[in-house]
Amino acid sequence: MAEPILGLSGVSKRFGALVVSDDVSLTVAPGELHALIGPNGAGKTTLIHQIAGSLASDAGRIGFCGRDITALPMHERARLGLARSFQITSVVPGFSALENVALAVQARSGSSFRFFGNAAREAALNAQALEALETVALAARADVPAGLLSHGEKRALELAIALAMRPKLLLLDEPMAGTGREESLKLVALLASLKGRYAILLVEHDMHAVFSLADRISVLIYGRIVASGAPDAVRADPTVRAAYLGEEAA
Ligand SMILES: Nc1ncnc2c1ncn2[C@@H]1O[C@H](COP(=O)(O)OP(=O)(O)OP(=O)(O)O)[C@@H](O)[C@H]1O
Repeated sequence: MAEPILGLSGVSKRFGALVVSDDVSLTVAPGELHALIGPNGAGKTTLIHQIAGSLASDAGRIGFCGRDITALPMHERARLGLARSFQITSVVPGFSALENVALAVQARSGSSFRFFGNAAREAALNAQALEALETVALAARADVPAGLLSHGEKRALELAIALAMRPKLLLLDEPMAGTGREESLKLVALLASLKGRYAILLVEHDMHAVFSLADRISVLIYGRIVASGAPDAVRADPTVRAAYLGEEAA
């Protein structure tokens, strides 16, 4: 396998006596969509926090694009190309979809447009923002205030904001949460369209989405990875069937 984009080895986290991440090791390869599943309270969101850097780990090592990022703060990890979407992104409801993404492009570009005049700078920012909106099939809604978008469209907008950061790895924490059947199917199609172009670590409860999208699935139970592999292998794993998926889902 190619050198992984993300590599966790022996990563742990405890809250008091509660061990929430227990010696977790996993990798995400370039272009891979790796899903992390597990029952409520298994520690998935905590692990995403540890990877993004919003929560320090008690033990273990996190490598990203060949660097040891274990001790780096969140903003430095973001600058290196680690983008977290959902549950944190602040969309400004009164700004249009395009303006929201343009803000993210501006944050990423820093002063790189400083030699442009105001109008040219705005045009360049908007062009890149529109490209991100096109990627998530939201270009036709570019001028709509974000607050007026449907729930699924807001999720797509959050994804466009993350993509505008030109990430090397996308951390997606329950993108389907709260979406209806039709919207979640659209989001699955959208994530499928990003497959191979971005490395993605996806935490998701929607098993239809997970099993149709993932190249590999890791199963977390009580903070430990109990199975990891291709969807068919994970589906057939007796530990996973007994402890998590149940006969019906399996
Ligand atoms: N800051 C904290 N302090 C103490 N305990 C915490 C803290 N954050 C999470 N926990 C506990 O850690 C465990 C794992 O929580 P976490 O939210 O990571 O699980 P999860 O797998 O993401 O769950 P869900 O699927 O329901 O979102 C839970 O028992 C939770 O109560």
